Amino acid sequence: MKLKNISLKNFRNYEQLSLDFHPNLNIFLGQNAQGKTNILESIYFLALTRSHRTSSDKDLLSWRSDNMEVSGTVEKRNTNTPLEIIMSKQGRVTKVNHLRQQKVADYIGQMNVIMFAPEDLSIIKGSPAIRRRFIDMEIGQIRPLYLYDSIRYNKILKERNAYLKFDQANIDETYLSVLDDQLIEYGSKMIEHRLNFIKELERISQELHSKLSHGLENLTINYKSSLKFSKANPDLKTIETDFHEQLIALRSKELYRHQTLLGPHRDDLEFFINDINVGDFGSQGQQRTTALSIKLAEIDLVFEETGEYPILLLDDVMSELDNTRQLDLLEAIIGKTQTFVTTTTLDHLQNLPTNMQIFQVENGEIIEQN
Ligand SMILES: Nc1ncnc2c1ncn2[C@@H]1O[C@H](COP(=O)(O)OP(=O)(O)OP(=O)(O)O)[C@@H](O)[C@H]1O
Repeated sequence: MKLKNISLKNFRNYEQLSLDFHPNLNIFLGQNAQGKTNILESIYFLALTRSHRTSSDKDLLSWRSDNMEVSGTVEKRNTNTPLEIIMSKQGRVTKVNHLRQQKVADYIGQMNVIMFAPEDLSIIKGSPAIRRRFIDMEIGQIRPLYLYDSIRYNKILKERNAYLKFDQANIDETYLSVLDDQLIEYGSKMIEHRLNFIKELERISQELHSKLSHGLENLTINYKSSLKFSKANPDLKTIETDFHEQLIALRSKELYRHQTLLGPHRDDLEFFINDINVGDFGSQGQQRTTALSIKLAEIDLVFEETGEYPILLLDDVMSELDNTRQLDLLEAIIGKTQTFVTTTTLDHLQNLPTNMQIFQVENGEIIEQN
């Protein structure tokens, strides 16, 4: 999978920009705060309709404008697909092949990207919400069904939480049980997808982590659910039954707390190295290697699920990877897939292939290409 070109209008500090990309390696070179990351962010946004570093779309709009456009052409199996996202005061429009998509789930999945950024460490060390966002973004881009289920789940969750805010005396048990059924239906499907995804992610990242740690460390990943499963590897039916039983048991507590206390919106991930929790007790190095193993594993996972390698976005990570086996591993991957790199210096990139395009970035413009 390759991104052939991109056009930006009023995206962050780019008023207007059109670039054609190299099929293998593209490097954005420049001083700090010139707009290198903004270009990677626009590619991520074009793929997933969200930023990797902000949950507010408004941050992406140029300060000087109230409408913005990102468009590009992705090439997959010799077919070119134009993608477009237009944001204005009226809202957001997404287009595939110039046709407007009614649902975001119909848009996402056309282009797969994996971003490596300094913020990756927060998947290990940050809050559960960051890990949930990580799982949602990653499963969403390879399994459209997951997106449909999670959008429906979030809608029901919002409705149910609003209903639980009512005075207890005004709660209609029949209506609440209708909301329960929908919450359980979509929530269970989400959990089933997540368990399945985590199992696959663990399988691949375990092998990579072992290589990165010279065989010394065994990485395991646990899906820490707010539900207690009655079976070790629960199927959808078991998840639904467990969800239902435990939701009923929590009824009075939920009415008292006025919120939904069970479901995928309360779940989390845990990472262990040789049975020690990496987030709580791992060294800096172990946390970094774990984050890297997971990200690298995603590349293979996307390939296994879609038959295409994702586009790699490496934001300011080359210097961190320097002089280690990690760089070797990354170099092996860079040969397989189209890669975009930001950097302030070319020093760390001497071993990379010469077959590439360098874009010199200065103050929201590309001042040189070679
Ligand atoms: N919404 C926005 N509108 C206009 N300019 C913005 C907006 N958001 C950020 N900027 C500008 O973009 C620049 C930062 O760009 P970016 O994050 O891409 O930096 P960078 O080149 O990757 O730098 P570093 O090497 O420090 O990571 C800053 O000058 C900032 O003021």
